[in-house]
Amino acid sequence: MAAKSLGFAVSVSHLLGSKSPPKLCVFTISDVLPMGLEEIDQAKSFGAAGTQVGEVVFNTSLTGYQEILTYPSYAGQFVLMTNPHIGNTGVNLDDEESRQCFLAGLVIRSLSISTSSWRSVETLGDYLAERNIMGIYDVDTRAITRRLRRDGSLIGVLSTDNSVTDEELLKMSHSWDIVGIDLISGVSCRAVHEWVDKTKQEWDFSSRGSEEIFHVVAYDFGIKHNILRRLASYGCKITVVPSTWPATETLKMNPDGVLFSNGPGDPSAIPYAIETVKKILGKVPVFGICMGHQLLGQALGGNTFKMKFGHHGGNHPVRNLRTGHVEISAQNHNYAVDPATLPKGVEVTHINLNDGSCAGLAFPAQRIMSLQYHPEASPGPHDSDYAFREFVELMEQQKSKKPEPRLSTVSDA
Ligand SMILES: NC(=O)CC[C@H](N)C(=O)O
Repeated sequence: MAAKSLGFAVSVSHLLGSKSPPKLCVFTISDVLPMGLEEIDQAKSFGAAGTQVGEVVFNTSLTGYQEILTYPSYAGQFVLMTNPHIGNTGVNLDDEESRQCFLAGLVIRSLSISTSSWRSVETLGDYLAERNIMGIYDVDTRAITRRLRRDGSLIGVLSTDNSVTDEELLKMSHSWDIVGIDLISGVSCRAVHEWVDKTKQEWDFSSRGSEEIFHVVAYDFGIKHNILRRLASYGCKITVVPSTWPATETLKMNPDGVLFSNGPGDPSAIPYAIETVKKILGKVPVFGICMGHQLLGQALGGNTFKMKFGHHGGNHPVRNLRTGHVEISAQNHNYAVDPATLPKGVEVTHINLNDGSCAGLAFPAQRIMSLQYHPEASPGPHDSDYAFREFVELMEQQKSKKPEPRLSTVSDA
């Protein structure tokens, strides 16, 4: 079959703060006929100027754009918000999920002309410009979403640079891919550190009190701060380690449990992390979230695969197969674990009700649990927050089995 390509060429009519308007934005996908040119012809740039390439994903969250912008798993991706009205609550000091924005850019329909929130300290446009993140607005996001749903994930190029030609942008899009690339090394912390912040009291519905009872080593593949806060609120002393931290060093710390975090990109592109997970499995209770869940699936001998357009949003229904309850979950992933490839004894605990895909796993014999979605970010009064309590229970069970440390006696001398 002949290779096909599509370009969305867009004249950008205004770039805020720039005298000469930039010429071009291009979205390309590896498929069929040009469409939608006139629909995004009037797109305007905000935030930073420049040229960026990345995978385009649509996010169906109604709000939470600041958490999305600082969610490291979006590295290498343009996030297109399906909610048409973005920017209306500005940006505040509390909703950051990591130290910076890692995404390729933001694509929206309508940029709010005013900000209305008592927490807001600046506008979305200023925030993005300071962090060197590009955005476009007045885009027909609905048309692009329909296209993504029909044809599957696409690569986009966005540019405010007049000197770059359409052909160059198109070439750029064809020479870039998210598959097989280690994006985690770009977002993980560089050094081991302790995490102490808990969820603020006014937001907390179900913490365990202030005592630190468990020591958890958290692998940072692009971890969100609210995962760490929830663990701390459940009584965990947390040591955050970089993605390449050796399993032997982790086991030497004698933790009560290990968390494998969320993170960007293709789980098969980081074999070193899969090896680390393999060495830790079965030795201490473990909890995987998103990328962590996918790495666990692979370490257990299963396969992951790339979905057509993934799940990105704060409103994904998941059924907890153990209780029968439906949870409304926050998700962001393009890859999924294929449960048919997992060994006997591994239980699928949750399924995504939109497409039946695996949303949670457990291997009780080895005290392993994992979720494809974010328990710390479920909408409503902590719908999925019980997952942290279950992890703590796994650690409690293990701890009660651990022999008490032997007190030294005279005969040891
Ligand atoms: N949220 C995440 O950790 C994302 C997991 C993985 N990078 C994916 O896209 O499937």
